[in-house]
Amino acid sequence: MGHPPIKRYFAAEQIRVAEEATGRLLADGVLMRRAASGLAGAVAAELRSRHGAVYGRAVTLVIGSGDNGGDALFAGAVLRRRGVAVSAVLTAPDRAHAAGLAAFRSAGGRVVDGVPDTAELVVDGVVGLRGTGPLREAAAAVFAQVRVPVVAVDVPSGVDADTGVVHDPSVRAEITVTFGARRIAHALAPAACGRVEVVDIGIDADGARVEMLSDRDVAEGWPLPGPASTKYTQGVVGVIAGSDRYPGAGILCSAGAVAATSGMVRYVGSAAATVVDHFPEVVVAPDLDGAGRVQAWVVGPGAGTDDAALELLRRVLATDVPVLVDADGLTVLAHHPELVVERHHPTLLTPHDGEFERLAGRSPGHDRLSAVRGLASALGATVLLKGKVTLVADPGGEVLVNDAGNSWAATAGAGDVLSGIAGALLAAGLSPRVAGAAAARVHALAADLAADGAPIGASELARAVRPAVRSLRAVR
Ligand SMILES: NC(=O)C1=CN([C@@H]2O[C@H](COP(=O)(O)OP(=O)(O)OC[C@H]3O[C@@H](n4cnc5c(N)ncnc54)[C@H](O)[C@@H]3O)[C@@H](O)[C@H]2O)[C@@H](O)CC1
Ligand SMILES: Nc1ncnc2c1ncn2[C@@H]1O[C@H](COP(=O)(O)OP(=O)(O)O)[C@@H](O)[C@H]1O
Ligand SMILES: [K+]
Repeated sequence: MGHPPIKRYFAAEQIRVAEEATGRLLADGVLMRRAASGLAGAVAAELRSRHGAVYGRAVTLVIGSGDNGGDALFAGAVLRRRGVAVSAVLTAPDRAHAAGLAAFRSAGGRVVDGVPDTAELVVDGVVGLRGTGPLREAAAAVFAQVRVPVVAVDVPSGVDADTGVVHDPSVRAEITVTFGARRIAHALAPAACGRVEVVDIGIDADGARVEMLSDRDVAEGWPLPGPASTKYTQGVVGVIAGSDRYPGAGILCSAGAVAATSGMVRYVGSAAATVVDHFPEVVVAPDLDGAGRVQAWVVGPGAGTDDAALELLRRVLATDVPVLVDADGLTVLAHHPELVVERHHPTLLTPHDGEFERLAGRSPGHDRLSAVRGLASALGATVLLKGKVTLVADPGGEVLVNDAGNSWAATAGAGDVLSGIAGALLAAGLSPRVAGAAAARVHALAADLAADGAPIGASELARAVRPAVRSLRAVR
């Protein structure tokens, strides 16, 4: 059996093109009937899993003015015929989908003024692909009263399909049922979307530029030693991190690099003695001249922002191996963007929001996808924007997304570990985008394993990198 391929996320326009390519299926409403039938199936499955039955349960639809509401109304008709008590609140009564409303009514569906207390599940059919801005007043007033799980049709209303911006107010769904292919919001706004189910309606969307690696993709791409491997063939990563003032950054960054792959880690900097104390396998040098060859550099964590740091950054970026710049390195770079703009070798920048602002001159704001793409394009480098949802954008606009799924990594020094992991992957030959996304996945999993329900420090996170890789490799 094949494994689920890389997940692809499409813009509303790409979905529209795919729908239109079906010609009559769209015009005759076949696509909508398929969507509605899949939606009804998902709602029924949810009722069964929560209440042990479909027949006799109670569902309320909240309906807006477009086809999103049409999907919900046709689904309501199907559910009604399966013995569900279905009611509908029309937030724009004059503009509700006419055919859907007729089908709903003739199946015995009731139009009501508000969500009844008896409702066990609410279906959000307010707005879908064409939604803009927050939930408008009528729908917002309805959802303010909802205390039961919500199944969103296509996207939770108030969440922008193409950017994943979660407006206030907006719907927070337990499940989002979508049609034909995933929308970008499903990757960027996981908390609002809940579990995403894709119903096959017979369309073929094409040209996704936002993707997410599956666990299997990460495991299969992870560099492992083979019979012909030596420490060199697997990639030597050079770490320039830490200082007398911040020796910890050198240790944590090295820890990530040592744990991630089995090649070799070189360390350059004034924390050399401390780093060797922690990791005898790291080969250290006090300066770049004595460092030896590497297949990738990580530069920046705790490395300072003075003239010497600038000079070091300049020399590293002048090499032809992949370079990851993080933390202090990014602060220095913010004053000398030409160092990356004029570089023509793989480069990965890993800012958090503050560093992003220094580099871009503005904070990432709510539309993080556009922000990270803009910076990657402006600098001609791959940019990994950190957060619970990490975005890794290439200059051309292709983006890999990673949802950490937990927030235990929000702790000092966790970023140093991330850059060590990603640097080791760069040295092993992964592209900056894949190295960044795969590192983010393992990092988030390591945080979860290390935490096991209680807060952690970055050292524990680093110690869990191996168990994280192991557990991904166990995925079948
Ligand atoms: N065209 C088709 O045959 C298919 C369409 N599908 C459904 O159709 C949806 C798209 O339908 P539409 O193009 O009619 O657009 P929507 O239903 O997304 O939006 C309709 C109207 O909602 C209003 N609106 C926008 N933002 C709003 C907000 N924040 N609060 C309240 N109202 C707002 C706008 O005036 C807009 O015209 C998809 O999301 C999907 O659910 C599916 O049935 C698959 C097939
Ligand atoms: N709320 C969060 N949920 C999940 N992961 C987070 C969260 N906040 C930060 N992270 C992750 O933790 C790491 C923090 O890195 P960074 O901000 O550079 O910290 P430091 O500089 O202290 O090492 C990044 O990998 C980031 O993606
Ligand atoms: K919706």
